[in-house]
Amino acid sequence: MSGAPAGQEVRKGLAGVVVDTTAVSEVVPETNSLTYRGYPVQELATSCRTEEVAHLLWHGELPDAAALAALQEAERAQRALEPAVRAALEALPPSCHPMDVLRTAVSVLGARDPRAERHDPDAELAKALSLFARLPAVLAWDVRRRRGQDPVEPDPALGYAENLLHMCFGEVPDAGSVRAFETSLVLYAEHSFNASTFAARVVTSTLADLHSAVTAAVGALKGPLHGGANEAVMHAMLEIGEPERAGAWLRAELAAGRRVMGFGHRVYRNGDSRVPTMEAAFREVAAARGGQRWVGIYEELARVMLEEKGIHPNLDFPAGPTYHLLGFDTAAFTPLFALSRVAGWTAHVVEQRRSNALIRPLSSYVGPPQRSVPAR
Ligand SMILES: CC(=O)SCCNC(=O)CCNC(=O)[C@H](O)C(C)(C)COP(=O)(O)OP(=O)(O)OC[C@H]1O[C@@H](n2cnc3c(N)ncnc32)[C@H](O)[C@@H]1OP(=O)(O)O
Ligand SMILES: O=C([O-])CC(=O)C(=O)O
Repeated sequence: MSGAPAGQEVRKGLAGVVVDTTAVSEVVPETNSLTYRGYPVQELATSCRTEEVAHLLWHGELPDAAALAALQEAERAQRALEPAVRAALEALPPSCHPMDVLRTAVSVLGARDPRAERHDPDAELAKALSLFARLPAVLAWDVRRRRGQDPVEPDPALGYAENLLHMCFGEVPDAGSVRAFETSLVLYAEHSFNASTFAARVVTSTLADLHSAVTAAVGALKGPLHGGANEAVMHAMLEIGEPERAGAWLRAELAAGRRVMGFGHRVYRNGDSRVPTMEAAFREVAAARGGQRWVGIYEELARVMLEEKGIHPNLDFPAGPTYHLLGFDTAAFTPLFALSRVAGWTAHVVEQRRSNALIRPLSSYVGPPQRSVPAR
């Protein structure tokens, strides 16, 4: 037996299907709102650090001073790249995608974690914090390896976002740049049952371990219809080069039947709730760093896409050029998304585990009817 009863509707891509409840975040397309545990993401993005938002997603509440201090102490103590993990990553060819490096690192960290098979909430949250703390050093090591630079040790005096920038670039940029970067991390942290989170929940639903769930989530995020779009946006902008070329480029893409990365969304139809906040951060970074060319391309693409297709940008559209202006190589953009989304993914792993049901939908069989194997 393989399938749904005859005549039952197939919902391709599970579009419009409600598969479970969640208390982690809510997306309301009608009012264009996104809340994490009840708090509007715009407010979190302007007033919270990445660590505070991670605590909120994991524990349901923003941390008080003591809880934040405890989280920061634990996070800062686990930042260093362990030699055994580094050795495993060094075996990967430098030509592989940085998301492959991240995916491998999560897998290796899981294989080495003595709590890997402990599934109680305390152990799950400790593993979540451990991944959140350790993955920035993985990305920074890879960013610098590709540039032929030596790794930079983490600095325990710095917050999560500042330390990530410090490990990638060897210095912490100006406060405006750090704030814009932190805004992107907060906006990227969580988004209900998106494809990568759903992948993590599917793996968790089989009672597999948290690292396996996050490894699957990293794989799902890599694709350009999901997190890979922030990288693809920058490839397009670099190809376009000048604002005057943007309109013609976009019309040619549409005429060729190609999707324009950074536009459209499965849930939002009238624009992504996170775009205005990220766009403001992008404009500030562009003004401070001489990036008006990218703003011009951004505005022209958004204008023509709305005119031609009535489709709005998603978060990846302003995040891509912001990361470029901050100095990141394009291939590092999706890993940055992943580092932040680790908090959301793992909050969902804990939630799935607390009230589990194996996720196993039906299919409608359309292959050949039953037949006998011919004599051989
Ligand atoms: C943070 C994130 O992960 S946000 C998503 C990032 N992904 C991207 O930016 C990739 C580009 N966007 C897309 O491919 C889509 O908008 C998706 C995958 C995000 C959502 O797609 P779906 O909900 O499945 O919408 P669907 O694919 O049915 O599109 C509806 C229509 O809009 C069109 N459309 C949607 N997005 C785009 C786009 N970016 N460029 C061109 N056309 C588009 C489709 O071609 C389709 O047109 P049709 O009805 O004439 O065939
Ligand atoms: O919700 C989605 O489908 C994709 C998305 O915006 C995200 O994961 O942030």
